[in-house]
Amino acid sequence: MCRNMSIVILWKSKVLILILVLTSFAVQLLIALLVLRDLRLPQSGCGGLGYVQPIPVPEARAREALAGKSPTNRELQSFASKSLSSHASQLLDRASDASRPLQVPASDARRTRLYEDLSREPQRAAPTYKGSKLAALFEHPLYNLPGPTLSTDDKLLTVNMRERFRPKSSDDEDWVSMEELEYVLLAGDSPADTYPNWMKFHMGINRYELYSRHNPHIETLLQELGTMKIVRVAQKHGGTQLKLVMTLENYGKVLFKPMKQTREQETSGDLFYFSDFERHTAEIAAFHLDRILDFRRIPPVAGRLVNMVKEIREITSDRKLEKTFFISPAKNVCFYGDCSYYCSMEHALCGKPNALEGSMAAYLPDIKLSKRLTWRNPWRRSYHERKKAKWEINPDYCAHVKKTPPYDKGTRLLEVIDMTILDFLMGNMDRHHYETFQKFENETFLIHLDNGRGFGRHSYDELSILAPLQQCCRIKRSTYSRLQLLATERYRLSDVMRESLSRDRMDPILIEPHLLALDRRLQIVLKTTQDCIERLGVGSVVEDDLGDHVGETKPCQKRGCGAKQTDAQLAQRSVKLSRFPTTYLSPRDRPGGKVTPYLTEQFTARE
Ligand SMILES: Nc1ncnc2c1ncn2[C@@H]1O[C@H](COP(=O)(O)OP(=O)(O)OP(=O)(O)O)[C@@H](O)[C@H]1O
Ligand SMILES: [Mn+2]
Repeated sequence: MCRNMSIVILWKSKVLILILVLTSFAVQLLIALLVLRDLRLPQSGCGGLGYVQPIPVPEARAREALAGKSPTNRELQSFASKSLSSHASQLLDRASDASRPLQVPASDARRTRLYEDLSREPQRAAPTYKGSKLAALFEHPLYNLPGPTLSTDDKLLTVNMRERFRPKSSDDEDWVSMEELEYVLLAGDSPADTYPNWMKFHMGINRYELYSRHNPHIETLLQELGTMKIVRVAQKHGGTQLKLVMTLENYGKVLFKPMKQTREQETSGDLFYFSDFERHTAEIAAFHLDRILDFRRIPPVAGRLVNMVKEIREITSDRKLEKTFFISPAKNVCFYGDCSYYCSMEHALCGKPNALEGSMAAYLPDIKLSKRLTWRNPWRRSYHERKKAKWEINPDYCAHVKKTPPYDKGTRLLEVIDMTILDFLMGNMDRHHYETFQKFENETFLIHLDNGRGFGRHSYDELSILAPLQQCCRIKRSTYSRLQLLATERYRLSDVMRESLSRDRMDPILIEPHLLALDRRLQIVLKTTQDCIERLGVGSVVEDDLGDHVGETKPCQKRGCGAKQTDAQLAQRSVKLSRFPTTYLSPRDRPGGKVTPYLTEQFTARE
């Protein structure tokens, strides 16, 4: 009986084991089939789920990271602030964007961290290209158009090769030969090699540009602005806010604008443009933006951390300035200077404890050497909280401007439109005047000085800045083409700006929302231009300053001509740029030869 019982139990347990084995086998088979189905779905492209693209692994990881699933990102989250989360969501966008280079501003360690995590992912999609977007931009044919041949009349300064430099003191008069209005050179056998960089910059200024593309001296000059010993400091009078004129040890002069706001502070919408602070970062960023737009109409500007005691107070001979120095309750060195706005104890500029950040702008040649004309901007604002300017009331304002010298001839109106685009991109409403070099009369570019009120608001686009483009519906073809290029992924404006600014010692210069606002505003400029073209036709909107195509042999007389190979090269690089028929070219007025002021009181020579 007992034996029978044990045989039954043995059989029962054997059957149980068999059932268990079979069940586990069936479960495994089911799992395998499900996995197989998941893998096939995206390729099949059919069925409800089939249309949903799988999240690429890096992006999935980024999402996981944001959800705080990995230990690394929990660690990141513990630092998390609102701005980090917006950074992170931008990163998320970038992670799915295969064509972006892996460039990380060194200063943002947290961002770098997350980026490193993503870049370690083995299945990360390979970028469609490697290297620098900025370098690629500057190699593009649109940035390599042969320039005009320069005659003596096209150069701002003539240099007396025989004279030698004998610095007695660092006063302007000692390094400028007054009678001949020429530069006196540094001692040396081969003068060109011995010029300081600021002098090379001055000597390169011509009718068409402040400096040439690919000019190696500009990079060196920027380095010097950021590092070279400061030997002399004084206040710069004129203008509204405090700024200093500094002299470097190679006698180069610099306009220093001190930091007044942190990078994160966004200008309040309740503040009028004329009460806004000037931002040193805007001066730096404006130089980079102007160069990226290929205008080259802003003198080089670099960021610098200045020792307020050793590099300002101890070396200044300006007693008024020296007297305004004090030590704050927080034991920081402060000063407020002497000017018409914000020069008071309440608006003092304080260091940490004595280091003060600021922008260093290379000076233009002394006005004794090259006079400048200051012109009122026809689209200037009223600078009054209740008054409106004429252009705001009269919808036909541009027709009036077009009839008024110097806007009735040559390229002056188009130059104003270029300036408008620069200002709209950076949100600068403070362009009341612009300057030109007197020597070049009316046929020249506009110098874009004083950009400190740009980059104030990143969350708002001030459309009224675009009024000249909207009202006149005119743009240079070279400008329009470059704007289109900067709107493509390969040369995206925010990316090339980020990269260009990353070379500055004070990087990051602009916080991310300001960079992204550039892309948004660029779309608005393009849309405004396209609306004009739809309404009026390409021929009356786009001025073909790129010249004829193949076959042009005459020496260039005008800015930007000689661009024969452009369209062919553009096609080669498969960049979608609008092509314009060359037959619509309107006959352009040639320079009249004489300066024709807008209204006599509207320009004054800078003395
Ligand atoms: N890089 C430069 N080289 C030579 N002169 C310059 C330079 N930058 C500015 N200036 C001169 O200094 C003057 C004042 O500079 P800027 O306009 O930047 O100061 P500001 O205080 O903002 O003036 P405002 O209050 O009138 O706007 C300018 O009108 C210009 O003539
Ligand atoms: Mn100003």
